[in-house]
Amino acid sequence: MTTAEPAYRRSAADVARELGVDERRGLSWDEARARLAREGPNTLPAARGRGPVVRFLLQFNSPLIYVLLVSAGVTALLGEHVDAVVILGVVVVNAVVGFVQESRAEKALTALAALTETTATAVRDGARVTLPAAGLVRGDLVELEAGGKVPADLRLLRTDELAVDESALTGESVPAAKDPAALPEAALADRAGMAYSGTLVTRGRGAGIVVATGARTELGDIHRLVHDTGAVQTPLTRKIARFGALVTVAVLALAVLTFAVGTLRGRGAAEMLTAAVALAVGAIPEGLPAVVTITLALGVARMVGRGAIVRRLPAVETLGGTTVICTDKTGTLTRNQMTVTAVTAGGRDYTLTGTGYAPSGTLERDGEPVDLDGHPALRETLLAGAACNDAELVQDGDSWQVAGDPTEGALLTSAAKAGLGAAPPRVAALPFTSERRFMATLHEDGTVYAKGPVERILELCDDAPADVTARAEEFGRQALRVLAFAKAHTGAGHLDDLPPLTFLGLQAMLDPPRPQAARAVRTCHDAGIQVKMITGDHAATARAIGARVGLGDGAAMTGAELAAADPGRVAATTVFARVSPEQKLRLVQALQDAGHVVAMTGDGVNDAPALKQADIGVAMGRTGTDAAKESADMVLTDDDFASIERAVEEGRGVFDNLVKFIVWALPSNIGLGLVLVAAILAGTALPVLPLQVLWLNMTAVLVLGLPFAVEPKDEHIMRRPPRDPALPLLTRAMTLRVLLVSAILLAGAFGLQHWERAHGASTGEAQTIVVNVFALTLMTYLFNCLSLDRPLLWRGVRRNPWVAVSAVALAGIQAVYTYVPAMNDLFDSAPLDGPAWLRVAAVALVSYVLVELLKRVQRPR
Ligand SMILES: Nc1ncnc2c1ncn2[C@@H]1O[C@H](COP(=O)(O)OP(=O)(O)OP(=O)(O)O)[C@@H](O)[C@H]1O
Repeated sequence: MTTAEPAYRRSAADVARELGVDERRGLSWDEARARLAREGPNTLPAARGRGPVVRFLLQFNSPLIYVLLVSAGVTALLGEHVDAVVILGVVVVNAVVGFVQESRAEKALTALAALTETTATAVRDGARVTLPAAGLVRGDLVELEAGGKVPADLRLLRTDELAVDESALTGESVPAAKDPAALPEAALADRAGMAYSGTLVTRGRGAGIVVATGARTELGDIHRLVHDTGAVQTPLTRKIARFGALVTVAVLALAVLTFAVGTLRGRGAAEMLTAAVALAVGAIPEGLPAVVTITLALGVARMVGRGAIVRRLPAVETLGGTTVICTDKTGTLTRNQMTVTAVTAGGRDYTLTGTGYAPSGTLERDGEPVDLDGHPALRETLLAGAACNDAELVQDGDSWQVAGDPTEGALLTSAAKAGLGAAPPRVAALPFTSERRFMATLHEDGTVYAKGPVERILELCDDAPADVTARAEEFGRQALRVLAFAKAHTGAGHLDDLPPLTFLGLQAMLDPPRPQAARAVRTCHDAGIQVKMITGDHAATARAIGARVGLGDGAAMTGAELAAADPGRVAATTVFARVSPEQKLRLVQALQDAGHVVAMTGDGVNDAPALKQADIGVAMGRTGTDAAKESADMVLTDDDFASIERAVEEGRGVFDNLVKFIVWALPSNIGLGLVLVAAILAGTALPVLPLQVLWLNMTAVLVLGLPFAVEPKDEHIMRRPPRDPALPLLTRAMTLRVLLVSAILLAGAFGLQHWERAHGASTGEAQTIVVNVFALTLMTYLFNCLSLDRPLLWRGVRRNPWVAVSAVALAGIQAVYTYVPAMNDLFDSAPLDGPAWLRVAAVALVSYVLVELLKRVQRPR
C-alpha cells in the first residue's frame, strides 16, 4: 500500500477505492490475474530450507563421523595410508546415503503440506468462487465463515456475529469479536476492523477486502522471525538420538579404557590405538537415528495413499498405541447421503420411493400414490423442508448432488418428488448451529418455518400431537434420522423473537452405513481397540446404526447423562447420542483418565478443543472446517472410518518394523564391542581390525538391513492388543533376545578364532573367520527377525523376497571378501577351507535355533 497509514485506520470504502475494487462485485478475473502475475502468489516463502550444500555438510555433523574422522587421522599417523583413505571413502559414502535418504523423507513431508492447503471464497466479477488461497491478490473481496481460516489480511466490510481466534498471531486464546461498527465508511481506532491471515473464524460470517498477501501479511512478519527447526523430529527420534549419544560416549570411554589397559599390560601403543578405533567404529550404532526418521517418514507417505494425512510425525508412533477410537456417525461410519423415506403429517404416515438426490420417486400412502391436494399437512411439512433450507441440488449429467448440507439436500429432494414449487422469498434466517439446535427462516409473506430435532422443535411449539415422540422413536429404531417441522406467522419482519410455533410433521431419512464400516469396526475389535460412536443424532437412530456397523446393541448414553456418569460406565458405553462438541471434550478427558490412548474425530469449529485434547485428533478432509484440520494430528482425505483403522494398522506396522530393525541391528554392535574387549582382556591378538569392522558395517549391515525398508506388516498385526505407550521401545523380552545374540556372537567369534589359532591358522585367517561369523549370523538372525514373536522362515521369505535376495547377495560379497586376492591385500583377509566354513555356519545355525527357542519361551500364552 502506498500510504503509511495502516488499513484499519482508514475506512473500508477508502481502502476499496484505493485498491480499485467494487465492494459488491469484487475484482474482475482479468485484473486479479494481472495482479497475481505482478505481486506473486499468496503463500509464505517456503520454510527457509537449507541449501543442498549445507544439508550435505550437515551429514558430517554426527558423533559417528567424528569418530571415523579421528580414526582416519590415527590410522594415517600409524602409516596405514590405504586404510585411512578407505575410512575417508566410507565417510563420504555415508554422507551421500544420508543426504539422499533425508531428501526423500523431506520431499515426502513437503508434499503432505501441499495436500492440506486451504481454499478461500472470493467474489470475482460479481460471482462467488472457491479458489486456492494462494490465488488471492490485494483488492480481492473475500467472504469468511465460521470454521474457515482467514486466507489473507483483510479490511472487513461487513460482519455478522464474527469472532476470530487470533491465538496463532497474538497468543491470546479468547476469540476476538470483530465489529467494524458495520460502517464501511468509518475509519477505526483499533484492529477490530481487520481479520488477519492464518487466524481462524470461530463464529459468524463476514466479508472483507484483501489488503496484504503472502509474506506481506502480519503472519508473514512473524514467519520471518521464527526459525524453522528442521521438522523431522519426534519424541521417538529424540529418544533414539539420545540413546545413540549415550552409547557413543560409553563406547568412547571403553575405547580409552581399552587403550589404557592394553598399554599398561605392555602391548604396543599402535596396536592398542587400532583396537580402540575398531571398537569405536564397530560398537556405535551409527545408522539408527537415520533409519528411524526415514521409516517414520516413509510410513507417513504410505498412509497418504490409504486416505490419511498425518500432520505431525509423532502421531505415527501414537497411532499404533491407540486403545479407543471415538468416531462421528454421520459421514464417517455412514455415507452422509441422506434420502427421506418416510413422512408423518396430519396424523398420517407416507412413504417415499427412490434413492439418492434425484427428484424421481413417488409419494405413497399404503402403497398408493398420493396427490398433495388432499393432504394439506403433508404439503406444509414438505414445503417447510424446502423453505427452511440452505442447500441446493445440482444436476451433473444423470447424477444429482447436494451443494450444502446433505440433510437439507434430502429435504429438497423429498419436496421435489412431491412436485412442490418454490417457497416465497426469504427475508431472514436463524442458521442451524450446535448451540441453537434448530433452524428457522422468515419469508416475505410473514411465514416462519422451523426445523430441527423432534424434542427441540416440540419445545418451541404451542401444542403437538401426542404420539409424535413415539413415532420419532420408531423411525429412529429403523436407523432413520428424524427432523421435525413447524411454522408460525409474524408481522415483525425479523426473527429476533421467535413466535410460538405450530407443529407440522416429521420427515425421516436414511443414511446407509459405509460399505467398509462394519469390517473396519471388526478389525479394530480384533486389535483390542474399542470403537465408540459419538453423534448429535437421536439415541434410537444412533443405536440402530451402531448395531448395523457392529457396535453391539447396548444402551446409548446421551450427552446430558455423560456429565454425571462415572468413568467406568463411560468406558463401557459404545454409543453416545445427542452429544454437543463441549461434551466430546469431556468424553476424551474421561477416557484418558481411565488410561486410554484416544483417537477422536471431528469436523466443526467447536470440535477443535476435543481434537486437540485427544491423543490423535482426526479431522475430516472433505467436510471438515479449517479449524478442525488445524487442531488435528491426522486428516482423512475420504472421511471414511475405515481409513482410521488402516492408519492405526500402518502406525503399528511402522513401529513394528522399527523394533525389528533395532532388535536385529544392535547385536552386531554389542557383539563387536564384546569381542574386542574380550581379546584385549585375554591378551590375545586383535580378532578384527578397524577396516574389517568398517567392511562389516558397509556390507553386511547395509545389505541385510535393506529388506527392512520394504518389510510388510505382520498379518496378525491387527489381532494383537495395542502397545502400551508406557513401555520402552525395547521390551524386556526384546532386550533379552539382543543380549542372547550378542553373547552367541561373542562366544562364536572369540571362541572360534581362538580355536583356529590353536590349530595353526594365521592371524588373517582367524580374522576372516570372525568377519564371516558376524556376516553369516546376522544373516540367519535376519530370518529370525522377520517376525518378532513367531517362527516364520519360509512364509517370511515369501512375504518379503528381498530377504532372500539380500542373503544371496551377502554370501556373494563375503566370498569376494574371502577369496579375491585384491581384497586379501586390502583387508588382510585370507581364503578359508571347507571345514572352516562349516564351523562358521554352525555358529550361525545354532544362533538361529536358539533365538527361535527363546521366541517360543517368550511367546505369551
Ligand atoms: N440442517 C439442519 N437443520 C435442522 N436440524 C438439523 C439439521 N441437521 C441436523 N439436524 C438435526 O440435529 C440433529 C443432530 O444433528 P448434528 O448435525 O448435530 O449431528 P451430526 O453432527 O450430523 O451427527 P454426527 O455427530 O454423527 O456427525 C439431527 O438428528 C437432526 O435432527
